[in-house]
Amino acid sequence: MTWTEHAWQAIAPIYKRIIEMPFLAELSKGTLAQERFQFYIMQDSGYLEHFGKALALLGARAAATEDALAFMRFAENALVVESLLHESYLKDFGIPDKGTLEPACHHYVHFLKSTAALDAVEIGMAAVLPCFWIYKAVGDHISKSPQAPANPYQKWIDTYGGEEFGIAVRQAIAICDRAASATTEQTRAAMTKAFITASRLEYDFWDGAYQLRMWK
Ligand SMILES: Cc1ncc(CN)c(N)n1
Repeated sequence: MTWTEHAWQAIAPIYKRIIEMPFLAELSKGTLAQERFQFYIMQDSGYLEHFGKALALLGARAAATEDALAFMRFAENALVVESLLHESYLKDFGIPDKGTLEPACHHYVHFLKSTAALDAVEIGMAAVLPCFWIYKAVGDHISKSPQAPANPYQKWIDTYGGEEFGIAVRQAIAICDRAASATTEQTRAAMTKAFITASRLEYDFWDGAYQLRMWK
């Protein structure tokens, strides 16, 4: 079994809870309250900025040039392509600005940045993998569900269920598997732990948006 197969098995219960979340079930049907999507997009715009920087840092720390280039492309994609898409959502949904990072987003980006900066590079790569893989799995899951007519969230569904995103996801999976097979048992265990933590934080991010959770 590859490391990524093992890691996905480890998060199977978390992933099951993710696809059952009301945020995603309602987004899929197009019935999600606009206020909740607005909150999510504002937070996600802030998230992408930090996520992009964590990816760039991992690119700089990667040992193989090929992996460094892949992470730099991932960073550019998060900071330019995904961010532009979010800019368009901000406009479409009448959101004036990104606002501040609320607790779920704040926790997630700081986990990613500190792991990317301070832990072994393989662990940092494992920490960012759910950001790719879970979004792809969720996008595919929703794309295969019965399509709601004129779903206001269709653009979001198409982005993450799309083939272009799928290519990046497969690359990120392959890099992590290569890194895992070249490292020690101890680092592999830490990679799995980081992968699980990031998956929990993905859950929390959608939950925080559904609950409109803000600093007290
Ligand atoms: C919180 C979060 N995680 C992952 C992704 C997909 N890059 C995202 N846009 N937002």
